Amino acid sequence: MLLKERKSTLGYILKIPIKYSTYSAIMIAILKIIGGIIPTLNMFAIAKFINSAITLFKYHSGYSDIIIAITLIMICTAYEWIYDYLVTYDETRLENNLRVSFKVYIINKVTSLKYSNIENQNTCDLISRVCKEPEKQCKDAYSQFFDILSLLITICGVVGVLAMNVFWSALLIVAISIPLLKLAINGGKASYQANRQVRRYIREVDYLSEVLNGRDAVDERMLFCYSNKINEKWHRQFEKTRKLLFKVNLKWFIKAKSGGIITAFISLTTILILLFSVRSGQLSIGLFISIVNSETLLIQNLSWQLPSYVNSLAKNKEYIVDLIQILNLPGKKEYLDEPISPNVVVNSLEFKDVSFKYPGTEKYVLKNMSFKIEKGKHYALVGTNGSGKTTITKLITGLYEDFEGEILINGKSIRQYSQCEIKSMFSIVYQDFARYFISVKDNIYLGCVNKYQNKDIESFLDILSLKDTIEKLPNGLNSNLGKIQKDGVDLSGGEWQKVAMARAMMSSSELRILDEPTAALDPISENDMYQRFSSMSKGSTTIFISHRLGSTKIADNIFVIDQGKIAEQGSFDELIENNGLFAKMFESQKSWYFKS
Ligand SMILES: Nc1ncnc2c1ncn2[C@@H]1O[C@H](COP(=O)(O)OP(=O)(O)OP(=O)(O)O)[C@@H](O)[C@H]1O
Repeated sequence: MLLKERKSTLGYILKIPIKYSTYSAIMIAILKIIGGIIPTLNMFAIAKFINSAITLFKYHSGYSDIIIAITLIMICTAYEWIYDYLVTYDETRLENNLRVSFKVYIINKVTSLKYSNIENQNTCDLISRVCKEPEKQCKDAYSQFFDILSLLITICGVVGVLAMNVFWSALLIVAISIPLLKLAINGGKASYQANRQVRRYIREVDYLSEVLNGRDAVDERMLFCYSNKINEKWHRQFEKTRKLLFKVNLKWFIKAKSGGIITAFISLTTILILLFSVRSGQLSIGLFISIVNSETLLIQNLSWQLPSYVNSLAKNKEYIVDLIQILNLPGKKEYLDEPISPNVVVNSLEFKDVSFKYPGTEKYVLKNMSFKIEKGKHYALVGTNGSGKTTITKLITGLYEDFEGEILINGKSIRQYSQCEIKSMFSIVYQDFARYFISVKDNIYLGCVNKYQNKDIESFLDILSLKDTIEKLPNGLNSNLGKIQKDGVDLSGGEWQKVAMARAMMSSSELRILDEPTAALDPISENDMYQRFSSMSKGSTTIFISHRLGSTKIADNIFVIDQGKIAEQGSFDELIENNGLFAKMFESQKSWYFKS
């Protein structure tokens, strides 16, 4: 159910609720439009009631006029009574319907954005703004639009009646309303912009709160006793945020209120002048009383309610502008799709003169890099921090497409494969792998979502020496991990890494990439783990990244990366014999492996 991308924000404000919750959206529109007509109808009914009551007492005329007037007043009052309930009911329905359909659409849209977009800071901010209760923001914008329409109908009705009796007064009120409206629109925009600016601070404030209260930093917090220092920083950021919002709101409040005072002054002068018309018999007492009531309503509407609605709508309109930006960002629906089955087997993978710099940066991370990987062999990528190893894995797995040169898979450009095909080729464990707070079993099974079968995971647990740990858990493989669930248990850093590796093993992809997932293990355990992993991966292709060079002995070929280039390549023995960069690096780590 794709929403066509349209330029007009107003179009979106109306279209989204009507598309996703037609009945309640139409009901809200009808209720509010009738709600706008009621005050004028009421004004006429009251005038008619007073005039017919005077005529009845003075001239003993018939009751028919007064009965019609009373019936009309009763209808108007009854409508006002039920109005709030009906509108609240339909608004709640609208919000719920938007939550189950439109919110899902937005989440899917965000999930299908290109990886390079998600990594970008500005897009991250945009996503965080747009994903904050989209159902509420869209419902509010729609509702406020009809609140304004309803109020305008009321104002037009009252101003129309005034114009029929005291034309110049109506003209004056309209003239003062225009700058008031403009003021409200500018106020709305300014407060949304302020909110936008503030969101960045809020994120920082939230992060600092997490450092102060969260579980992750608890050990260091106790040890370094930095709470006061962070608290001061948190307070400064919080104050900055509060002051900015207060300033914008105060400015708007003063302007709106001063505009309101002028309107009130004009309306009161009108009432005084109308007294002369009553005296000369030009205006009936009934109409005069009713106009006074309506002028009071008008003052309230024009001086406060209308600017306040317009202000809120302008804020929500800015939200819709953000929403349109997200909808216009490039994405692929297939990012959401599962890997194709059967998997595409990677017989060869080749980098040909590949150069790459991250979007929005100028420095090349990889420069004219060429290497070839063949099916069934084990490869290691080694190099100093920041030399470009993880970047290579991101290009291999199709996360970035804006590289120069060629990446060929089975002789065909990676750009010619669909995302579902690419996903089926690789399984990967990153150094900052995810920890899912679900059961151990589900954590592992996530590695093969397209074949969610009862694959025997016991053998993987054995290879990863995870069996004992799992057996000790209260519900074995079904134990919940993390602290979200009541019975959740936590694992050590190394145990989490093993679970992430088991997930990669579950995948039926034959090319496995391990980007330093073993950093929490000691060098000897890491070495053992890779030995077991490689024997279990016989016939499959593996690429692993490690700073512990002893572990690279299992690799058929080692690529030494330096400053975005392949500085050396060969087997462990060949590289040691060469006595180059690799040999020097290994020399400094040799003592770690005495035991082996
Ligand atoms: N998203 C990004 N945007 C901009 N620059 C990035 C991004 N990710 C990484 N870099 C930069 O690219 C360079 C290579 O990073 P990469 O993560 O590939 O190095 P690495 O060899 O894996 O490092 P390490 O051994 O520390 O994990 C670094 O200078 C890093 O700052």
